[in-house]
Amino acid sequence: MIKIGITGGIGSGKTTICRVFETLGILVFYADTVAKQIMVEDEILIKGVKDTFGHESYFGDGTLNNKYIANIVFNNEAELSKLNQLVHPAVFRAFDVWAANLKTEVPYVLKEAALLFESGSYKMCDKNILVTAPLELKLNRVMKRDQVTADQVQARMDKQFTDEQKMKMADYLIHNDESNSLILQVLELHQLFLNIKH
Ligand SMILES: CC(C)(COP(=O)(O)OP(=O)(O)OC[C@H]1O[C@@H](n2cnc3c(N)ncnc32)[C@H](O)[C@@H]1O)[C@@H](O)C(=O)NCCC(=O)NCCS
Ligand SMILES: Nc1ncnc2c1ncn2[C@@H]1O[C@H](COP(=O)(O)OP(=O)(O)OP(=O)(O)O)[C@@H](O)[C@H]1O
Repeated sequence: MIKIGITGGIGSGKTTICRVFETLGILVFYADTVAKQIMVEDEILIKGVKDTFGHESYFGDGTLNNKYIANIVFNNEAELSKLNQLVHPAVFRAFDVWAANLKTEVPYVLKEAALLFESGSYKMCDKNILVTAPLELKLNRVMKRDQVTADQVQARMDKQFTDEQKMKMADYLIHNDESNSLILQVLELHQLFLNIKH
């Protein structure tokens, strides 16, 4: 089974694109979603987060106080690095377990991760896709989706590799600028992946 990584800067549309792959029957591991899940389920990680960022990291009912943590880490490089070091290894392990336990025979799977290149997890994939979109479009999408300011989105962008850096590491590109057809780009890659020799 071939493992394909898919990434892109905040608001590039990687999740939207993965949903298209899913309509073709392709299984997707959503690393960002799994990260959030692990952060409320893995007792060792929960303790690590509380010890590092304080008990306010969680609400009384055990849910994650995203805004509190985001406010700390996206304004301080060292704090972000601590969070990444706590969360990323646990996500890597979860992907391995997920891939090893797939019940059906599939030609390829996707691993969707915002920080595929930054975290080094692209090395665990056979090929990697980068989703790109113009800066203004990414900003506007996220401001609308998450009801946040341009500065808040920019703070996260600043913590990610630039598209220029990521392009050098990617095998394939999808341009999600709303003028190139997404469906056609996805279908083209899908055919290509089906034909990669196992
Ligand atoms: C900081 C947290 C609590 C903020 O939660 P929030 O609901 O506001 O954001 P969400 O998780 O939906 O992420 C939205 C986008 O922010 C960006 N982002 C998230 N984490 C990071 C990070 N560590 N570095 C840079 N950008 C990030 C990504 O583009 C991501 O797609 C959360 O993002 C988190 O726990 N991050 C650490 C885990 C992580 O690195 N996840 C991403 C890759 S596995
Ligand atoms: N081609 C498109 N046409 C219209 N809207 C789009 C398109 N692509 C993405 N969007 C919208 O832009 C927003 C961001 O897309 P999406 O959540 O897929 O991005 P992402 O790269 O996964 O972002 P993040 O890094 O924040 O998780 C969503 O609200 C989505 O519906």
